[in-house]
Amino acid sequence: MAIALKGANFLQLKKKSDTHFLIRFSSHKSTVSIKRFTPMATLAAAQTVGLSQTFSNLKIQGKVAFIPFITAGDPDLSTTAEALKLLDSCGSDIIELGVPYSDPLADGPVIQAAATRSLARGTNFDAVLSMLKQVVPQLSCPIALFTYYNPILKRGTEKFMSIIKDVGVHGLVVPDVPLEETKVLREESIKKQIELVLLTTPTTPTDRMKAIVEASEGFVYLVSSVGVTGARASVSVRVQTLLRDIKEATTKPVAVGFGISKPEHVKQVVGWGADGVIVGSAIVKLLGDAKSPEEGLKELETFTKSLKSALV
Ligand SMILES: O=P(O)(O)OC[C@@H](O)[C@@H](O)c1c[nH]c2ccccc12
Repeated sequence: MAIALKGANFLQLKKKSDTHFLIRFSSHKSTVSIKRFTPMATLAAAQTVGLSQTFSNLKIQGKVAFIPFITAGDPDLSTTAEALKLLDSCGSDIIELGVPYSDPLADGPVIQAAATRSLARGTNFDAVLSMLKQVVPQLSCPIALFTYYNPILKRGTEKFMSIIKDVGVHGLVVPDVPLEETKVLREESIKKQIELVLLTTPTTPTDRMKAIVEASEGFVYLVSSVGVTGARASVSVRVQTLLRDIKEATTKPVAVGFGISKPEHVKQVVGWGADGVIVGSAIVKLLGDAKSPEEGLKELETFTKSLKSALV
């Protein structure tokens, strides 16, 4: 039996046959998982579990998922690569990575500005994927790619899903695809075992919410408030009843996003029964406002740890 150390926290055991076992131990998550995989599968695919498995593992430990969002390429792709590794090492359970887009209609000023800066630097989809191909094998948490629908349509759904699967992406969130148009997207994502996360909002009618949670893979994204993304002074108390209604309709995990920007917001949403907490604009602002990438990464570490500490 051959034993090889694959990266900081993976051990690969190769039996005589072609069966490989990958033992992954993760210090900050104090978990060990053993994955059986064939050499043809990329190590990345064997290394990390997907979104729904992540939530199942957390549920067993009685923990809530911490899910940060950052915009790829802001301030630049090498800083994004470092930010992904830092967010992972600070205990993120899933990372949402936004592909910058010229018309981010669901985004508030902070993420819009980040996308504009990133595009102005020349960030494009291929460059984001090349970065991910390098970084994903070094991560212990799964990536959920965040993109508007147009870049998918431009490449063709089948090709898009293949491309993102090849770099080891586990999940996909497409905020502007209406439920009626998700059929093709869902078919292709299921074929490629990419978990397509759908979103429900405070104004989604109950029947439509039920259809959304039924179709959503990985987790259900509960948008906490109407409007666009952006840090808010407080999280709407309506989230409590929205969570209750959704949890009556499904056993799938529900993560809450929009406006969450302080440890007290995190505690509040956890207290209302969320399975995951998503923080985007507050993190994107911090990286975008920093005087240098190094400073931004330092502030990111401090801020992430303050939010993560609110989850215990
Ligand atoms: O930025 P906020 O308010 O913390 O919300 C999370 C949000 O950034 C992230 O999930 C996201 C980024 N772009 C989006 C567009 C639609 C819905 C959600 C998003």
